[in-house]
Amino acid sequence: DNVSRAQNLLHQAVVGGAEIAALPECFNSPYGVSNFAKYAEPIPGETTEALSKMAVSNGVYVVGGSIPERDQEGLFNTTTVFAPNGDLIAKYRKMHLFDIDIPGKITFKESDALMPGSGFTHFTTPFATIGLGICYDIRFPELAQIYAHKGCELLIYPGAFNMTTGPAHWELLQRARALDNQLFVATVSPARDPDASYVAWGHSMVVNPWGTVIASAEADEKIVYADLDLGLLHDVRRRVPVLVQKRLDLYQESTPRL
Ligand SMILES: NC(=O)CC(=O)C(=O)O
Repeated sequence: DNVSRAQNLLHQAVVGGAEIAALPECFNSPYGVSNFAKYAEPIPGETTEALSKMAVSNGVYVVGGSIPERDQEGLFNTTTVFAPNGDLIAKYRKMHLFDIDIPGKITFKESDALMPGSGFTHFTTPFATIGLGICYDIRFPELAQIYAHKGCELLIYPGAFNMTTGPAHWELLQRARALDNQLFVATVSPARDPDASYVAWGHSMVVNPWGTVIASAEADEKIVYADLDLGLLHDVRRRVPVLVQKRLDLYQESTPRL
């Protein structure tokens, strides 16, 4: 049901002018530790075959949100990207697993079911060079900075924040990553289902390199469109040249004191 819903919405997005279309985190299954094993698929598998066909039949790049992936090592939360000819051109496994405990609000331990990925993944399209993260990954500025240093102009994070962290941090983190790195940031969330065991915040969004939200959904299902003006990215980088002013010679990796 979810895959055919994604098929229809993706087609609508392309009719509306999209050339790169992205789906939400865990778009083919409910997001929850007890669901991952039940819904996990190999790659290639049923869902990724459908994503490849969606790319071909619509002639677009498809960033396939994420799905629970099963391979010999275990389960992962994985994004796949398909080119308009249907080829798998990128695969990214969520690197930072969502393990948090806010008593009375939200306790979630993704690592009870999933393994973390350890590979950075970016890819180039005729429109932009794009880096991938998934949801909780957006909290880690280093990941975004590494992609910026690799030449990414857009970061896409399929993500499902929740009713506690969503209102507090979702937009703030996107604007922060966009501003830190002077690039576009897009997030793609499932719409809110108040009856689900994990209630997603929704609010898929696109932020520009100046830190401005240029397109946004609310809680309900919606296709969010944005034009990426790379001229703005270069302009912001020229006028506020923090990327070349960084004192990389002085910043040393250190272990946080907790
Ligand atoms: N679901 C996530 O991976 C992350 C999240 O909800 C948060 O960081 O808050």
